[in-house]
Amino acid sequence: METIVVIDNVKKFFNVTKGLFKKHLYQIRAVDGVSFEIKRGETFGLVGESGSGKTTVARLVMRLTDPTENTIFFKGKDIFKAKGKELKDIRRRMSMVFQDPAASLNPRATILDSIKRPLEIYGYKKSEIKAIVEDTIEKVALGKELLNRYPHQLSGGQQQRASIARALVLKPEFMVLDEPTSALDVSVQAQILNILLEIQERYNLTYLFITHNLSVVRYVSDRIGVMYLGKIVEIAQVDEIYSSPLHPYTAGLLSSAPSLSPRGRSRKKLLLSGDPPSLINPPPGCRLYPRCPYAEKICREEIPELREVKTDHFVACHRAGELDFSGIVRW
Ligand SMILES: Nc1ncnc2c1ncn2[C@@H]1O[C@H](COP(=O)(O)OP(=O)(O)OP(=O)(O)O)[C@@H](O)[C@H]1O
Repeated sequence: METIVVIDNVKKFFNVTKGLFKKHLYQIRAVDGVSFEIKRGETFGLVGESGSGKTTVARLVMRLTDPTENTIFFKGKDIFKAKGKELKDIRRRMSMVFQDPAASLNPRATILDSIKRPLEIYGYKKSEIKAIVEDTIEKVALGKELLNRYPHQLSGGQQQRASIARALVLKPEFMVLDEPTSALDVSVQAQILNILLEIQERYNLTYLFITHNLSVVRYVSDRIGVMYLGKIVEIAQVDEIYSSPLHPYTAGLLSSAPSLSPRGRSRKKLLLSGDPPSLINPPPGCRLYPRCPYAEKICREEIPELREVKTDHFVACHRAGELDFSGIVRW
């Protein structure tokens, strides 16, 4: 399968400054050497706790912010070097759906105006715009009668369908979905996820799906990357991650999530002690070291590289392969 996105050791640090003269206070290492690839037609789920750097990765992939070091390729092209026509072409092939649909739709524009705006920017004719909009709202199950309303007149689910329609009108190849269902009622979440899966199949879309919700990411993803404090600690196929996690952080995350099955509830839990350390002065060596019950001397001293421990299963842990998490809660 063709690789469509390559994230190559990307780093993004934020400098926090103070006062008129912008005195440098400290640096936040929000994304600290993240690498992964996304193949055409797949859904790559990026999961991690709040503050692990997921949204910053999404913004980098969409070129909404520049990296501090290294780069990202879209269909072989360096997105941060692209200019003019090449950049415009890349931009129309990618789109993003945000967590909060109300904030991402213009409150002063009707739903129709918001959905057709990208088509106007790209110079489509009026007659073409009408046909594309009609076709797109049908795909996302958004009633025609809603087109002349304003965002505040729609429910959260309707607003998110409008945002998806807007993200879809230019027929992108790749979409970044940043917590697209987290702001919605549980009853509406499944509808939105199913719409996303339907349009993915119809248009052979590739997704980067970002969430902290372990059930959602399992439902939609083909492969999953687990982020912890600005780094990816584990990447594998979805079933592999849930049945045989190899990183203590992933095992802890799965174990701490509430389980619906009695079998899951009765299992042993893996508890990571304490809170995540700060991104300002991350610990040397493995970032999980201060919380990890399996840590050894090497974990304190050397940063573990992401390495292929089993076929297509990558783990950044010095002890990966030695540790067995088969007794812990899984769903
Ligand atoms: N513009 C910014 N300036 C300073 N720090 C920032 C900026 N954007 C993000 N950060 C910091 O970078 C870290 C990673 O943030 P990010 O939003 O990427 O995490 P996240 O995993 O998406 O979390 P959440 O789910 O809460 O959005 C956080 O510590 C955050 O405070």
